[in-house]
Amino acid sequence: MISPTVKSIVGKRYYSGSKMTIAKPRHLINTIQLSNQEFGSLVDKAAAFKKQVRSGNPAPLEEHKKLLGKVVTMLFSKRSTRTRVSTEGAAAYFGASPMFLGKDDIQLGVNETLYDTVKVLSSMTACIFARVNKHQEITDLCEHSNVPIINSLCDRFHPLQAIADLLTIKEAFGARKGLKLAWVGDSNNVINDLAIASLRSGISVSISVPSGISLDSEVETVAKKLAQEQGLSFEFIHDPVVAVKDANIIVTDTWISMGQEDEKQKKMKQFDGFRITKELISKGGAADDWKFMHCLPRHPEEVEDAVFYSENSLVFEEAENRLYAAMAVIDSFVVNKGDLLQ
Ligand SMILES: NC(=O)OP(=O)(O)O
Repeated sequence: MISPTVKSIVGKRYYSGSKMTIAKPRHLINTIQLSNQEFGSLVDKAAAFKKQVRSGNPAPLEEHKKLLGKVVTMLFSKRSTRTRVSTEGAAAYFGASPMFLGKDDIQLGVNETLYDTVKVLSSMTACIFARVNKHQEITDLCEHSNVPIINSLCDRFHPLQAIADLLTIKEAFGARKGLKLAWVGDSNNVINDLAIASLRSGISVSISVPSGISLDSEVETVAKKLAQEQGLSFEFIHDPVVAVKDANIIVTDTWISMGQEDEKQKKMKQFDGFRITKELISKGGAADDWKFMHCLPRHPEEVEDAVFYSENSLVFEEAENRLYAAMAVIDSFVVNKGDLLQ
């Protein structure tokens, strides 16, 4: 047994005097906190995992032992298909046991505070993938957790989706320069990270949302700075036809995010003209080789079947790439303890 009076390092935990101190981990909050190089490294790592998994050859046994005997927690206060399944798959790859904690499974929010919950979870598990309502919940978790918090969607960001999306774009267009991404839809968590991730990857961005809707101010500031630094174009406008002009990648998402179901009637009117159709793409004058992306789940009001199920659609590759994004994130933030360039 280690004497509590002896200062000694045990993994990341060390004793100093009578109190045990734990080194603070690095968390994945959004793509703003990453450098261009770090973001690119996550995408490259996701691509390497995909190549390995798709090869059909077993990975070296060492890969499957990296988190053997550990638990990857999923603290989810909202529904999920892709994020849940990809995280469970990625945890299994590294030999960890995934533990899904939905909003009705634990004491959080009924009998127990977020602070007490994260203290307990982070004392027993290797990391916490957290899907929450407010961004503040992510920052609170990060402040009090002794293990990496992986933002698995909050009202402002969705970084795991952005990693999968940039992998999908890279697969479709290779290292081609001069690409333009057009977003036609709501101003939400998905485009916030996708805009930053695209600019970090050398892609110009045009965001089109109905008038009266604004862009997250921090995202707007960072996006403008990134565009200027790299000689890229970035615009936030209210005309979908203009946004689509010369676009190589056309992206949308639901108009009614989880929790906004009561606003459906109002939103349907507000988003008139924002449905992605072949007519809109042709009228706007998208690039000949345009591709369509959507993080899913999809609703028919935001995109017609003729686009969603077309040969130009990358939606199912994009969904599969969530698995490799989760693998890259676990490897970088948990196995390699936040050294993203390793
Ligand atoms: N795209 C996405 O996050 O899907 P889920 O909500 O199903 O996890």
